[in-house]
Amino acid sequence: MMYGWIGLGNMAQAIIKGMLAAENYDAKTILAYNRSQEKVTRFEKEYGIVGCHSVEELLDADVIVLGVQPQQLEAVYAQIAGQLKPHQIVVSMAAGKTIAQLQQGLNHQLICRVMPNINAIVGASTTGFASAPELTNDMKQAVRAMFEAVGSVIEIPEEQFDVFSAIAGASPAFTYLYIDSLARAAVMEGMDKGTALQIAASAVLGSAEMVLQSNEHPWALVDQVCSPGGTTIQGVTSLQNNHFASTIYEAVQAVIARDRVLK
Ligand SMILES: NC(=O)C1=CN([C@@H]2O[C@H](COP(=O)(O)OP(=O)(O)OC[C@H]3O[C@@H](n4cnc5c(N)ncnc54)[C@H](OP(=O)(O)O)[C@@H]3O)[C@@H](O)[C@H]2O)C=CC1
Ligand SMILES: O=C(O)[C@@H]1CCC=N1
Repeated sequence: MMYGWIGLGNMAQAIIKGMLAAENYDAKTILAYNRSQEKVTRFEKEYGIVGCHSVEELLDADVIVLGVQPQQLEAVYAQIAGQLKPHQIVVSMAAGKTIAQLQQGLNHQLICRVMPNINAIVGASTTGFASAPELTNDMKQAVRAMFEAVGSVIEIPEEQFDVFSAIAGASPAFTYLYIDSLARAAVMEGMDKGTALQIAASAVLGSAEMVLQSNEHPWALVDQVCSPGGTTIQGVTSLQNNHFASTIYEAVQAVIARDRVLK
């Protein structure tokens, strides 16, 4: 199977790197084109993939992945619409853009929509997946496998893509901020930043494992940490008084609102 990439940005790089690290993919089956040619040359050198100097050079690929920004999709439609063969699968990572819009823009039926996240760089993306009903199970599996190379894949109804995009696509940025805030608070108390970041990130990783593995409600876990008359309850109460939960709800709503604008 041949895989063509249009747009070699942060996400494309993470996923191509992951595909190659998984050792299920031969670099010579990955064809890559980018608007600015420096990236094509860099990808050729770093990953041994096949660089393309025009989009036409990858139009025979079985799977074509669009790694451009949502606002850049119209230009890609103009470049490839009308040149796709009926059996080719087109995968879009673009926030907001629906399968129906992609089908219309490309005049093509076999469309998948994915929402990975930047943790793909370390093989830990949580990727949302939806596909047009015309795709066979084998076609869906071929696309899922690319993203399974960089983490887990969850098939979700397309109507939930905006919510998924907020709590899985964008939320790594929120979590990085949370980790950094913990670390900075430790710096205020005299700990060095590097040590504080290691500690905070490791505690967040362990807490995520607890939520995933314990089968307990997060609030039950909170109660297990809060000793009676102890220290943690003071911090939890401070967070509640400072609208921690509603601040997160508003951030998620803001992402969803922008996703809907990008449609
Ligand atoms: N970043 C993230 O965490 C996530 C991003 N996404 C989605 O993934 C997509 C890519 O995001 P990201 O990698 O961050 O974006 P980047 O801006 O890093 O990459 C976009 C790339 O597309 C190239 N490009 C633009 N127009 C064209 C064109 N017409 N033909 C060929 N190449 C083109 C750009 O080239 P040039 O070098 O010339 O600018 C650039 O390299 C977006 O749609 C985003 O919504 C999804 C989940 C997470
Ligand atoms: O900020 C964005 O639009 C993209 C989509 C999800 C994460 N990054």
